Formats: sequence, C-alpha cells, structure tokens
Amino acid sequence: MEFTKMHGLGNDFVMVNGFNEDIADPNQLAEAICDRHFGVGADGLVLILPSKQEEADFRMRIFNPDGSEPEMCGNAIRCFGKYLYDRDLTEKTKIRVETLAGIIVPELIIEKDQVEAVQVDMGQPGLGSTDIPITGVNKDKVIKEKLEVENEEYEITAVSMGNPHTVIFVDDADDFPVTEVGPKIEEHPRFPEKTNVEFIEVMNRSEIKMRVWERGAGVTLACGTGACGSTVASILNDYTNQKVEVHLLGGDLTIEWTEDSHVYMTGPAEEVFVGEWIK
Ligand SMILES: N[C@H](CCC[C@H](N)C(=O)O)C(=O)O
Repeated sequence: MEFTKMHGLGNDFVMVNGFNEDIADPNQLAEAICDRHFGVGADGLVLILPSKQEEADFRMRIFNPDGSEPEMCGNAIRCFGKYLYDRDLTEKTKIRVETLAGIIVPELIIEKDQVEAVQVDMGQPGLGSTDIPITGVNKDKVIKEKLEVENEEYEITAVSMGNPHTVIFVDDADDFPVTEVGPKIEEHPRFPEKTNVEFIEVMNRSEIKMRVWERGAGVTLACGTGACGSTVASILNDYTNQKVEVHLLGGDLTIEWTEDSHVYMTGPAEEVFVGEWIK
C-alpha cells in the first residue's frame, strides 16, 4: 500500500489515497502504521476518500494512533488540501471536505504554483455543555468551570471544534506538567467522549503559547483544532482580541474568530516522503 508522509508544524500524518487503496480495518491500520518503532510513526492516519455528500468535493477520515476516529484534525486538513493540489486531484484552491465535524473548507494559498500555506474555514465552535460533551454542568458556555482531578482542582473552559477541547490557562506553559496532568483530564469521567487538553499561557492580547495533550495521541508538536479551541476560549474569557498568533512547539498558527461566526486557521503543510507499507 502506497502512503505519503506529511506534517503540519510537526504534527505528522500517514496519508493514504482511498481512491486507489482498499483499507479493510482503518482503526487497526492506524495503530500499526502510527507506531514510532514498529510502524512508520505518526500522530495519525488520514484517508483521502470520495465524498458521499453532493455539496462536498472529497471526504477526509482521520484516525488517532490509539485507533480511535476523531471528528476532525486541523493540521491534517491543511495537508489534505496540499496533497490534492500537488497530485492534480483537483483544480480547485477552495476545497469542500466532508468530515465527521461537517464540511470544512481549506483554501490553498498558491505562490509560484506551490502551496505556500492553507487557510481553513473550521466552521463554528460548539460552546454548550452538550456540544463538548461534558457532564455535571448545563450551560450554553462552559467558562471557568471547576474540574476536580484527583486531589487538584482546575478551572477549565471547554470548546468543541467538532472534537472536544478542554482549555486550562497557566502562568508558564513550558513549565507545566503536561504529561502528568493531560491524561488524567483526557480520561476524566465528566467527558463521555474523552477530551483533548490544552495548556495556555496568554502572552498578550494577540499572542498565546500552547502546549497540548491530545486525545488518543498524547503530546504533539501542534494541534490545529486545539489552537482554534484555545483561541475561542481566550476570547470568551476576554484575555485576547479576535485574531491571535498561537505559538506551538512546532511553530505558529494564525487563528481568527469573530463571535457568532466561523473560526479561521492559517498555517503551513509539508510533504516529507512517499513510501510503501508492506505489512
Ligand atoms: N487527537 C485529536 C484529533 C487530531 C487533532 C489535531 N491533531 C489537530 O491538528 O486538530 C482528537 O482525538 O480529537
């Protein structure tokens, strides 16, 4: 099976063209191929598929290294758009992609016939407790909610980008024990679908620093939906303006959200190599 290795700010993916390859058990394949010692190694498996919906051009399915299938992936959808353009699978530069989070629209920014960057309409965030979902609270915005984690209490703001994000504001993101606290919140019983966990240091009203523990993946160098959710959370708490530079371990994303409208994410997408999976 041919695959293409791509990444968005070091959040890396094995891309497989579902038009040419028949994948019988993508959950199992994701676990095997994402393994960094016994497989290719990646933060996710991404399938390029024909859309089942009239109003979409293609369909994207994403699988975490633990085999789970999340609703969306921001860094992957930028890679998805570049993949299609570079292989002449579309002439469009604004592509409508069917996902479990709805139709998401990457727009390719082309310079000298190269994909310089990708701006993505990530849709509207879900703010209510049932959107996340989170139990034990019933509000249309989950802001400064108390979460008991073993003998600690955290103040969280929860936002859905189709997938769940639990945002905690901290004084020093570099210094925070992400690998210790992240999994306890990911698996917390108040999250029926588990959750991604973002730790945010507000630098000023237009910059935040983000560290992330991803649902089904653990620490990653970048998380696109997480950067969107964290920006929405920062605006809801009036810590930042509507356009924010998000500084991640792998680089920077520009996120913009005007209340009651869509979230827009802009960032790079890179292709690293093509390979053949023989297992
Ligand atoms: N692990 C995430 C999916 C990948 C999201 C992230 N890699 C991104 O760029 O949005 C989840 O289970 O919701």
